[in-house]
Amino acid sequence: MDALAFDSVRHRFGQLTAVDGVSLTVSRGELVCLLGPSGCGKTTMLRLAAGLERLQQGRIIMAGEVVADGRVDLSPEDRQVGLVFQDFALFPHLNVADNVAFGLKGLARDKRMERVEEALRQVSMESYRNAYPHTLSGGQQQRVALARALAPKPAVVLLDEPFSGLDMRLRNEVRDQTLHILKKSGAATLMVTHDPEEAMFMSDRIALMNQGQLVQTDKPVDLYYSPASVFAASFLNDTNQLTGVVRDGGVETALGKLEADGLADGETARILIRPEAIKLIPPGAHAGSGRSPARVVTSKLLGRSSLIHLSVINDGKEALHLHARVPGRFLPAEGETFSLDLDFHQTFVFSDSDSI
Ligand SMILES: Nc1ncnc2c1ncn2[C@@H]1O[C@H](COP(=O)(O)OP(=O)(O)OP(=O)(O)O)[C@@H](O)[C@H]1O
Repeated sequence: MDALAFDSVRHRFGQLTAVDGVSLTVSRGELVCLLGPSGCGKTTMLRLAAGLERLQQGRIIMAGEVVADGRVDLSPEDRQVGLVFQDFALFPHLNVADNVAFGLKGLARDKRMERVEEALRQVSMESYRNAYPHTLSGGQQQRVALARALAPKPAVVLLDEPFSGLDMRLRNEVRDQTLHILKKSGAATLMVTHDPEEAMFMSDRIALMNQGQLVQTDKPVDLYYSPASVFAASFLNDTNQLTGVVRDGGVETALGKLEADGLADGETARILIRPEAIKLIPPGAHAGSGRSPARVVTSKLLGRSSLIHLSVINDGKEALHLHARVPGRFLPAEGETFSLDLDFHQTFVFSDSDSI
């Protein structure tokens, strides 16, 4: 059974449709990220699930129970949800244990203390039970917020950009801990993020949103390698973008002819090539490929990879500027030439009319 289900949910703020007919499920133990650009409706989805926003249209179901539809609208306390906000929202006048105990009001004192200890153990914060939030680091505050969300053993955990208040180094560490804690808890998790890498790090599935609509819901690997649209391909990572006209089922580019399945002859194609799809072949190693050579404009080490700016030469003229990404340190000098090969698993051809 799905722990959380949105069924044809629509939500407007005045004239603006913030959520436009979204259906999405999250199963027990599954972590789904709502990913998308600023203003696409992610937080509204989360607030609707939490009961912080009154549902206007559609249905929300949790563990088989309708929590919101045209008739029912359970309050946040009556839904089995744990919430973690961007700013953690800890009570500054309560110590760690009392913050975690906050959502456990219905329980007897002994049981409540037991749950608090259990939740603090889950996030490895038991030795901080008497500390006040302002004495904790950002990462520790985040763990307390997570313990507070998990203490009532909710069926569903909702997180809204939970790492965005942390600096980058700490963010990576806290993300990792949070992932393992959530997976161990067995709760269904829906997390909002606008960061594709974070979504790929955390998710079992990613629900990609744009302009209030769910545009693709898939495992990270499928979303990355089989994006269904220009938007999906370009939101997940950088791309080189070119256009061409379809002829005989293919489109001729400075990098050779690419297949254009499903596109009609004469149609304009949008071609998206991930920088890591471009392979640089040294002169002589790929004799007779017939591909246009490319000249190195500049190379930059980015840490885990190198980015090479290339100018593709066609008919003796510099025709196209491309970025290639190569793992590790690879820094060819300006003016060196290579011929280019493409990894077709990371090269996507769409109709130009497909932009959402
Ligand atoms: N209470 C509100 N009143 C009016 N408009 C709102 C309200 N809340 C959100 N909106 C608008 O609804 C749209 C969706 O907002 P939402 O916060 O859900 O997007 P988001 O994807 O979470 O964006 P962000 O990442 O910037 O928070 C936006 O255009 C936003 O300005």
